[in-house]
Amino acid sequence: MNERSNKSKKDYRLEPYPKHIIINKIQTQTHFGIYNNNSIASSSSNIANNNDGNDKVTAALIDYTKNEQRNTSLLDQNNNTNQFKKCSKDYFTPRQIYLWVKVLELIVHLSKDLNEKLNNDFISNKWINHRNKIRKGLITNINEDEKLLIQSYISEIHSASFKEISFSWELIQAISAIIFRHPNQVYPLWEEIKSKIVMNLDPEDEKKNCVEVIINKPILNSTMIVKNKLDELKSFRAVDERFAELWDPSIQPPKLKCPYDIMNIMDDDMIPQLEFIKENIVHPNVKPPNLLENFACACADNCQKTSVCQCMLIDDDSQDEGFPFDNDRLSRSDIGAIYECNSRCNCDMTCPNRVIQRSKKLPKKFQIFKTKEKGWGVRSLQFIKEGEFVMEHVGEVIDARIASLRAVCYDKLDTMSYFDLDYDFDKKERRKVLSLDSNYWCGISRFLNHSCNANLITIPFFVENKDKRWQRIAFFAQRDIKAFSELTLDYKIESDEFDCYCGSQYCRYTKNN
Ligand SMILES: C[S@@+](CC[C@H](N)C(=O)[O-])C[C@H]1O[C@@H](n2cnc3c(N)ncnc32)[C@H](O)[C@@H]1O
Repeated sequence: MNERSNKSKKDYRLEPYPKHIIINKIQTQTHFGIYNNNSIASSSSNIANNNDGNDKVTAALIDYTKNEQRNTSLLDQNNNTNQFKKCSKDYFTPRQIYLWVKVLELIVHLSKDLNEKLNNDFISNKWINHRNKIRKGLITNINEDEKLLIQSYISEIHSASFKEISFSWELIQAISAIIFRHPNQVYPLWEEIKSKIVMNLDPEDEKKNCVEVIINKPILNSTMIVKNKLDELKSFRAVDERFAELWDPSIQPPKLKCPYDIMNIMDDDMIPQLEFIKENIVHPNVKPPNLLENFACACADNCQKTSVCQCMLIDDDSQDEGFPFDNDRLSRSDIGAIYECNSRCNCDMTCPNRVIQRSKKLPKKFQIFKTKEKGWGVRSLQFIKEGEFVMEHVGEVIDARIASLRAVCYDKLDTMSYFDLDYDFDKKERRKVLSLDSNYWCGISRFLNHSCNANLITIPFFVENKDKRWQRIAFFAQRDIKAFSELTLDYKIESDEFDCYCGSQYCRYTKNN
């Protein structure tokens, strides 16, 4: 293995995602094929609740399969009614966090000064302590300090250059995120403050005021800018409606379907509200790659000569050793990256250099299950042979700027699931690196736990472009994986602080347990 691939492999990891925040009792999905305590108990009386041992799990799975035809859904339908109301202030669902983070992005987009202030407050001990007090239930009502803080934000926005956004919903929603409260608690305060402020909020007048404010500013003294600003404002009003669910308990978040089996014989927890995707989605502010710069092969023989195919001869040190696949399976583990043939190549889908693309069309059967000590995990419901492609890690593609902005929020809420796409990047190029944010938009890989003896390896890959910023992430089987085994990655966490429950005899962190 050369130095470069060694280094980049070391950097690959899923950021730790503390279980106490993601495991909550809120469930809005209507799942097909959910296993839970009750359903398992009713179908299999001999299964103990507190054991993740393979035998019992296998028995449960067999029982479930027998019952599958009889039950279309094992989830009690009543669980789906007005989930938002059940939301406890101690838990922030991934969907809420996602919406707040979006709101924060909007605010930052509108005001650089406010961005700095928000960042400062987020990282101040004062607010961390404050958040902890709220979580522990030591603060139940909004206090005077909080009122002052909110007022100071509002006056700050007043003096900012774009006065027309002074009283946006986004601001108030962001404030609720800042103080780590459920937005429902902040809403009455906002109403109270709004009633005391002398400002005409009539939409028509507001529009007129906006125009005046902008025209008076020398820096914005062009009709074009005024027009753009007003257009922007219009789109932010539309955003208000999208975020209304943060405020109004009568507004239901969309019913999200989890496309995977779920099994929980440990407790009553439901999986968090997430939106499952199959392909990466790209943040609107991130410029997509230039596909025209891509290159393709002109092989006439469907790429049978792997030593000739242009796609397989990409300049990557680790590929010196030749084509990385044998019978659609990885032939070695020291691969830097995989460059598959693409839509501009001469070959078809049977080409030997389209392993990931072919495998993605025939996804394997997985299950999200509750482990004893690691929160949720993923198991394979089928045997997987060494070297087979297992899954792609997908999420929302964000750039370094958005990642650091969101990190402020995720960090303080103790929730973080980023995967840096930094294969082949030097430290000094760090700012160019994109990340996959799978805190909300995600695939099942978001639930992969760490093991010091992991059965999956991570390999970056490219299909429609060879732009290293736009690398994608594939997980392959490192060895044969028996059906019903948990799928695991090595997070390569360098800190000694990690409380690892991988249970492996090779555990590097056992001293913590
Ligand atoms: C990417 S998430 C994996 C899914 C997670 N278990 C869940 O319930 O959402 C990573 C988090 O899972 C937990 N975790 C993963 N592997 C673990 C391990 N070997 N020991 C203890 N906790 C682990 C940690 O809380 C970590 O922050």
